[in-house]
Amino acid sequence: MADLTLRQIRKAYGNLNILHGIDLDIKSGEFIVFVGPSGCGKSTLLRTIAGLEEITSGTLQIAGETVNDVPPSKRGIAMVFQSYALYPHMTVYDNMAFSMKIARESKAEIDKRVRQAAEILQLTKFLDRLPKAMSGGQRQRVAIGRAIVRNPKVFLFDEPLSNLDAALRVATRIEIAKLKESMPNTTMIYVTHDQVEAMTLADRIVVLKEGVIEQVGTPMELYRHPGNLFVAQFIGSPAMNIVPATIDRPGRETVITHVGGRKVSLPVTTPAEAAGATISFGVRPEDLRVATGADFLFEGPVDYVEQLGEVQLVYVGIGRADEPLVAKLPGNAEVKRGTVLRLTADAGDLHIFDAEGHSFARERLAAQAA
Ligand SMILES: Nc1ncnc2c1ncn2[C@@H]1O[C@H](COP(=O)(O)OP(=O)(O)OP(=O)(O)O)[C@@H](O)[C@H]1O
Repeated sequence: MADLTLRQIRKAYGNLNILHGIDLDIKSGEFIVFVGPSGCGKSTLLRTIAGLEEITSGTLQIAGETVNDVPPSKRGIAMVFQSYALYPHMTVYDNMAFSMKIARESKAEIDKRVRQAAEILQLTKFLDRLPKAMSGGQRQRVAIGRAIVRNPKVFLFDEPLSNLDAALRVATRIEIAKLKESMPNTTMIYVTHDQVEAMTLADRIVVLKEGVIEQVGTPMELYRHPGNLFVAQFIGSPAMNIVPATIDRPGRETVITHVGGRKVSLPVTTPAEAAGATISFGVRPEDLRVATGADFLFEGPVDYVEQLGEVQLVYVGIGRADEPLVAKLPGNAEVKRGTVLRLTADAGDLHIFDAEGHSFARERLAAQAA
């Protein structure tokens, strides 16, 4: 069992500040995913937790003990990297047993733990094989098995699936999800670029940008209630549509006019002083649908259609907006380029953000988190 507590963690390389005071509480047994654009500091934060990078300032506690100066091997942590780095001349069994042999565990104990890990990862029938005779996904499972046998308190993954092709990624992702279920007391922290991995694996996602945490929450909290414009556009694919708008009437039911010229009433509370403010109005492509009645949010000509089979991405030009709006519509909907389309969405699926990019619903979000 291992809670992790990060307090004001800063990391700098010389004058270059990478992490700017990270505060985070991770509960024992949680599966936490770090996401964010390339270079935002995800791997640096993970490596700092592992002890592979020194902390410039701040404190890191694992299971109540401050570990800033504890070497990696003494932190009760195992890490799985993108490159599996198996010993090519050793069998799967020996690769998995290696760290325990070094630690002078008994043969019986080694055998028990290797076989248990192999069972969890469905590697039992490969134990006598050399890595070269295995697929990338199988090799990555061996790398995970090598970490499991060490019985870590905390399991760290740095983009473990990024070297695998699409099909293997899916299969190995499912293996990792099962692994999480079979090790409910092990805290897991996982870095990825992949939205699907983040959404499907995480108990909570930590969104980072330029070394700062933008928001922490369950996948659905971040998807349904992004706290700011950055999170709104980072979580979800294609990204949330954002169009400029003005607040006509603030209050418990806010009325806005967006650049497409339509007035919209939303169940979001805005303060009186927000009257006349320029804001960003957001709606997800998948929340848009073709309007059947006179009530609609957007109207414009279809610019382009990307047919993906099950769904189609329909790009609609709306008034003075710079970018076309994207709507994810069912693949079998009749949509032709050039025709004028009217789109609508449920009021509960609409988002507004102030000039600084903060969600107007953030007070409610903060209250929920408290
Ligand atoms: N040893 C180092 N010396 C100097 N700068 C470094 C060092 N390691 C990382 N950086 C810088 O720190 C920043 C964060 O890097 P990091 O690898 O943590 O980002 P990331 O979010 O994991 O990115 P990616 O998704 O591309 O892997 C980058 O700007 C990187 O260039």
